[in-house]
This record gives sequence, C-alpha cells and structure tokens, in this order.
Amino acid sequence: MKTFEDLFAELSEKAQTRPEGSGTVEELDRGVHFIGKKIVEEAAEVWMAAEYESDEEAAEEMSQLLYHLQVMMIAKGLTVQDVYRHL
Ligand SMILES: N=c1c2ncn([C@@H]3O[C@H](COP(=O)(O)OP(=O)(O)OP(=O)(O)O)[C@@H](O)[C@H]3O)c2ncn1[C@@H]1O[C@H](COP(=O)(O)O)[C@@H](O)[C@H]1O
Repeated sequence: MKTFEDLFAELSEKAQTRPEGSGTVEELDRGVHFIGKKIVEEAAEVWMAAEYESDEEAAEEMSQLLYHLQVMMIAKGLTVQDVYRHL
C-alpha cells in the first residue's frame, strides 16, 4: 500500500529517470492537455462509481484520479507542499 507522498516520490523519480515502459513517462510526454482530459475522465468515473458501483470500485476510481492529479502536479512542476498549503 502506498501513501500519497510515497506515490508522488515514485512518480517524480520516474519523471527523472524515464524508465522504459512507464505509463507516467508516456503521460507526461503527452502534456498538460492530455493529462487534463484524463483527470476529467477519471473524475467522471469516480462520480459514476460512487453512484452506481461498489465502494471498492469507487475507491479504485478515486485512486486513479489521484494518480492522474499527481501526474499533472509533476507536469506543472508542483510539489505536494504547493498543493497542501491550499487545503
Ligand atoms: N496508481 C497508478 C495508476 N492509476 C491509473 N493508472 C493508469 O491509468 C490507467 C487507468 O485509467 P484509464 O481510465 O485510462 O484506464 P481504464 O482501463 O479505462 O480504467 P477504468 O476505465 O476502469 O478507470 C491505467 O491503465 C494506468 O495506465 C495508473 N498507473 C500507475 N499507477 C501507479 O504509478 C506507479 C508508476 O507507474 P508507471 O509509470 O506506469 O511505472 C505504479 O507503480 C502505480 O503505483
């Protein structure tokens, strides 16, 4: 199990080292517009899962939304502190 911070550290490392086969690297290379579309898509999937699917499926969709949000953070050069200061 990974925390939000664990995942952000992992994705940041992937962005630096660019390992073969990383979906994160692929998504970062596709840029902010593509990442934004994934966030919108996953947010809708969270909503639908919360209304019509199991709690487990909703939790999984939420995890995917958090993932794509973190990819956007990295694409924009933002840290977790940059986001936390607004919570
Ligand atoms: N948490 C995630 C994660 N969540 C979502 N995704 C990606 O986003 C896709 C899921 O969202 P999509 O809707 O595009 O795909 P889908 O099959 O339609 O899924 P749903 O429609 O059912 O939501 C997956 O196929 C992954 O490519 C993730 N990819 C990676 N991670 C984490 O990020 C780490 C680094 O990943 P890589 O960069 O690929 O090594 C991994 O170790 C994981 O912990």
